[in-house]
Amino acid sequence: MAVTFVTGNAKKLEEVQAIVGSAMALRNEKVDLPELQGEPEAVAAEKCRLAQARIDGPVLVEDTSLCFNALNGLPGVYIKWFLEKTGHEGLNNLLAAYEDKTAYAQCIFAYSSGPGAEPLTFVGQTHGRIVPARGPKDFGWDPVFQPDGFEQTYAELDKEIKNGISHRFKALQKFQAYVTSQQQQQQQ
Ligand SMILES: O=c1nc[nH]c2c1ncn2[C@H]1C[C@H](O)[C@@H](COP(=O)(O)OP(=O)(O)OP(=O)(O)O)O1
Ligand SMILES: [Mg+2]
Repeated sequence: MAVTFVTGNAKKLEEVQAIVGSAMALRNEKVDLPELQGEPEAVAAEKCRLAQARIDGPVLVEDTSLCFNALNGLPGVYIKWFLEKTGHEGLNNLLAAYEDKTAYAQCIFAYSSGPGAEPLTFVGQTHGRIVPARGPKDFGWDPVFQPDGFEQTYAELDKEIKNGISHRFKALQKFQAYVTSQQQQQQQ
């Protein structure tokens, strides 16, 4: 049965489709779901419950954080609003008072197999640091995040490279491994 991936973000959808390819039947529902405050896994799980209330059948949602180590993980799940209000330069300025510019990108997929099922979460992290914006500005904070081991920002990297090392890729690998194990159990 197809899994409905609920997101209001076209760029996320593009990446999820590129990473998953034909390995999994995904359909998309474009809804910008309300998001709670709190710890990232709880935010993703609640987003999943809200999506499940609208959709019959298995649902998948995803919540992305950008976490600055000097700020003990903030802006974290609030990155969308920080980015919107302060821009790329503001994100750099937030760290001006600190030597430590390291950060990690975190993606949490939350999956529910149907109405009433408790959401399961799958976490992926990619570590790097915050730099002045470089590269195309068509996807969120990609221009200010430079992953460890690369001289380019996420925005400057080829899509295939980003999709092979990203927080989203790592979380989806865990989710896909779970789906495969469930399918194998059903066949036995
Ligand atoms: O790989 C990424 N590279 C750069 N920026 C990114 C990435 N992934 C999410 N983003 C941005 C979008 C939003 O400003 C915030 C996450 O917020 P988040 O609530 O998860 O996304 P959203 O509201 O755009 O879509 P959704 O409808 O799935 O909630 O970081
Ligand atoms: Mg959102």
